[in-house]
Amino acid sequence: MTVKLLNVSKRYGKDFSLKNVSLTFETGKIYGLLGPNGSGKSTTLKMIAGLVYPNNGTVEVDAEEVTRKICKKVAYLTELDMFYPSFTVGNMIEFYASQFSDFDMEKAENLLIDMKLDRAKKIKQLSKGNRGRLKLVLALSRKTQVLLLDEPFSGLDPMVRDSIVKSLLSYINFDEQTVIIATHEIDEIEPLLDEVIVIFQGDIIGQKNVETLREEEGLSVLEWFKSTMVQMEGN
Ligand SMILES: Nc1ncnc2c1ncn2[C@@H]1O[C@H](COP(=O)(O)OP(=O)(O)OP(=O)(O)O)[C@@H](O)[C@H]1O
Repeated sequence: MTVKLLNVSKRYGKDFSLKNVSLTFETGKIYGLLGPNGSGKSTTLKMIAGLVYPNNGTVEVDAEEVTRKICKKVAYLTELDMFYPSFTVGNMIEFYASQFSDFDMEKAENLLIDMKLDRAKKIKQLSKGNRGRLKLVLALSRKTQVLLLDEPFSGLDPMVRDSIVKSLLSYINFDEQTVIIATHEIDEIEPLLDEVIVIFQGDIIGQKNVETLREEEGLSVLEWFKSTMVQMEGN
C-alpha cells in the first residue's frame, strides 16, 4: 500500500516543522526516517497516522486522503506512553483486540513470549524498557498494511536491542507491509532498512537505497548520515 506526501507543509506558530515535503513510500519496503532532534520525523509519522493535518499539501494512504479514520489501515507506535496505568499487560492486549478488528491475538501471544512480558503485570509496575516492549507487541500484532514506528527502541537496553531488531524481522509481513521507522538508533536498525531518508529542519536533505549505498559508495547508513549532516552544518 503506497503512502504519499505531496508538497506537505506544517507550521507550528511561525516555525515550520515540515517545509514542502514530497515523499513516496512503497509496499514491501522498510524505510528509516533519520534526523536530529526536532527535525520533523514525528510530525511526518503523525501526519500519516491522521493525528496531525498539513497546512498545505496532501497526505494519502492507498490513494485515500488521510483523516482520523486511517487508523483502520495504519498501526502506529508512538514515542509517548498512551497506556491506562491501572491496566495489566493482558488488559491492554484485550483492549487493542476490541478496538482493532485486524488485531491478531495469536501473534500477540507469541510476541509476549518473545518479549518476555508477563500478562498479569500492571502497566504502572513495568519498567520503561518493558513498556517499550509492550508498545512493540501492540503495534506488531496488527495486520495493517502500514506500520509506523516512532523510536521503537527508546528505553531498551543495548543488550536486547539486537535481539529485538531480529525479532522485528520475523513479525513484519514483507510482502504486504509498508514500514516506516523514525529513530536515532541508526546502527541497530541498519540491517532492517531498505531505504533511508534524512530530514533536517523540516526539509528532506537525502534519500538513499541502503544496498546501493553499501555497494556503490561503500558506506554504512551511519557513515552516510553523518557525512550528510556535516555537509549541512558546513553550509
Ligand atoms: N504540538 C506542537 N506544538 C508546537 N510545536 C511543535 C509541536 N509538535 C512539534 N513541534 C515542533 O516541530 C518541530 C519538529 O518536531 P518533531 O517532533 O516532528 O521532530 P523529531 O524529528 O521527531 O524530533 P525528536 O528526534 O526530538 O523526536 C520541532 O521544532 C517541534 O518543537
